[in-house]
Amino acid sequence: MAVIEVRDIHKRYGETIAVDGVDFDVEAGEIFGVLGRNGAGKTTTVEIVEGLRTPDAGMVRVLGLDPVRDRKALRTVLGVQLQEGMLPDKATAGELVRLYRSFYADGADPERLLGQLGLDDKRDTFVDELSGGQLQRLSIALALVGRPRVAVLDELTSGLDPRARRDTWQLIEQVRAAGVTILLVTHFMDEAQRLCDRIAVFDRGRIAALDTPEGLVRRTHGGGGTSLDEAFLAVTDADADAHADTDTDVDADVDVNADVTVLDDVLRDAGGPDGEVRR
Ligand SMILES: Nc1ncnc2c1ncn2[C@@H]1O[C@H](COP(=O)(O)OP(=O)(O)OP(=O)(O)O)[C@@H](O)[C@H]1O
Repeated sequence: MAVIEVRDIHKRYGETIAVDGVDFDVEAGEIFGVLGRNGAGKTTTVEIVEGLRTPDAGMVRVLGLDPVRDRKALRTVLGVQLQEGMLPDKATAGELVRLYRSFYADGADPERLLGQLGLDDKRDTFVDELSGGQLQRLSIALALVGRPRVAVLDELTSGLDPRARRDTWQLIEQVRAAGVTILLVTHFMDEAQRLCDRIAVFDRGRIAALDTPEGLVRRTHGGGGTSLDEAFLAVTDADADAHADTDTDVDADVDVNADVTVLDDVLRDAGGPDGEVRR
């Protein structure tokens, strides 16, 4: 059974269609990347998975739990990286990690986790005195301190310096090695390439392509693609062309057949066979 099942979810805000029929499965122990341009529907989708937003239609299960109906049970198995501004200013980093740890029966050692995230010397520092990167690392610590079975990490390494990014990637690899399933929203291609087993590229509320990083690169430029950056641009540009009211010239660099078939690929690849998962 997939750890995360997402079936044909839809969400609109007034006239804005944020999510327009999204389907995917995340398998146990997988790092599943969610990529896409600004406003593509990534955050809405992952917040529906977390139970923070309710879909207008469709179905989500996390370890068989309904994120809205089974919210309490889900909290004990799901770790969520909170966004900036969601933490109390006048609590210290150490207090918060220990507090979150106390919510779980079998959590991680708070001191060790603070050390792994390079926050040992910040344990007595108030939230409003932490730098942006330190706050980011604290939010990762809070997502992981309950030793969750599933973690949703949104903008994992935004604002981190290069050393902290690499340390964080290593930590995430250790977390995955411990069997945790991870849904990772990112704008960074190097991060997606390094960490993700499969990637869903979102565009206009839909999944425009779903494949391994290698598979996405391979399908670019008729098989001659060399980077995930290129693949991302080709997939999202192709989808934009498919939505355009008037005919537009396809970028000469992009394989035309790949463009024409991209939506078919999406339908075929969504929830694709386990064999696609890179190990
Ligand atoms: N609470 C809201 N009320 C109204 N519109 C919203 C709300 N949240 C998101 N939207 C709209 O829904 C669409 C999808 O937004 P969403 O935040 O899911 O995108 P995203 O892919 O996470 O973008 P980004 O990369 O910029 O974070 C956007 O057009 C956005 O303006």
